[in-house]
Amino acid sequence: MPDERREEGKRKPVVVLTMGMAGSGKTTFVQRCIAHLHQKANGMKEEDVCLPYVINLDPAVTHVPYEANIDIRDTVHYKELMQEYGLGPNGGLLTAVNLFATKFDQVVELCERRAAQESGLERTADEDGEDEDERGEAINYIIGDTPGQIEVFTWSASGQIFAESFASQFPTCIAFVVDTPKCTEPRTFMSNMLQACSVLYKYKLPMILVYNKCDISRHEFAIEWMKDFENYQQAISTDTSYAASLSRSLSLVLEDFYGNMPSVGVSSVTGSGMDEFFNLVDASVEEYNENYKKTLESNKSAEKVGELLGDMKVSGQGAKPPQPHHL
Ligand SMILES: Nc1nc2c(ncn2[C@@H]2O[C@H](COP(=O)(O)OP(=O)(O)OP(=O)(O)O)[C@@H](O)[C@H]2O)c(=O)[nH]1
Repeated sequence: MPDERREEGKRKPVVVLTMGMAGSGKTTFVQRCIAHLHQKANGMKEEDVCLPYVINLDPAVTHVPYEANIDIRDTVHYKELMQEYGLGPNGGLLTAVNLFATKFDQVVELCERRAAQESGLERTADEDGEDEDERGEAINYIIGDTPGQIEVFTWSASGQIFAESFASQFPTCIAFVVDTPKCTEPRTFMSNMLQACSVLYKYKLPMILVYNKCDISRHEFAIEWMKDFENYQQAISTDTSYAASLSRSLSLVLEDFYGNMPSVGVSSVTGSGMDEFFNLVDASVEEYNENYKKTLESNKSAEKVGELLGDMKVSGQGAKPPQPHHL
């Protein structure tokens, strides 16, 4: 086991960005992920310990029930921004995340430095250049908690900057958190699927559907609806509203999208399903390497070719244009 953990210590940490509708339980889920990973690390030799690195990206949250390594609220103060620029709550939130996005390269740099660190005591130089011991653990996951307002994170340029900055350096996946008890209502289930689908198309990163609050409602019904649209259509058959008819049509169109999506039922309160969740996170690395990373690398080399061609044009600027031959 220790060897495996040591291997894990060497592995690049995986970024897990939680997204989902307001109140679906993102913050509680992040808190549970941290507790779960700390519990796993308990009893391990100091040099084998791997812990999560946690980032709060919600500037408006009043209470964060976990200790974040990086907290957006330490850098931008959204209430002050609202006062200073006469903004409403959403404007304040959006401005706060936009300002933070301008510093996000520093966040990724911090994560990279932390990821390069081995477990145990480190000899580091303090401000006076004196050697001192600093305790640090290797990190296995970087977990990001995001604001519930989709227009602030999911659909803003900043959300994309955060996700792409991480994904350019670390394997990254999205944990789309769903409120399972609310999804027992077929139309709410479809709204969540539509939402998840749009996030997937915008971010193009591996996604895991996390059916949360399974201590209240088990999620098997949702899996059945995902895998068999007839099952879903039966559940919604008594509803004759316009929204229900739209949901029926959507179930035909979207089945291909969500039918094969990795999903797991968890309870952020009891901790059930967490091992399965992290197995899916680890499995998502392969998809990240196969799809996202390959596209990223080919885009980078296309950019390089573009730059080279640009340089050739620039260096050719001083040359005389070919003169027409006069007979
Ligand atoms: N029973 C139960 N309640 C949960 C679970 N997860 C979260 N909750 C509750 O759901 C409510 C919302 O949870 P949050 O974690 O604040 O949700 P959120 O998605 O971060 O909320 P926003 O940031 O406002 O979008 C809280 O009352 C939680 O206690 C769960 O697994 N089971």
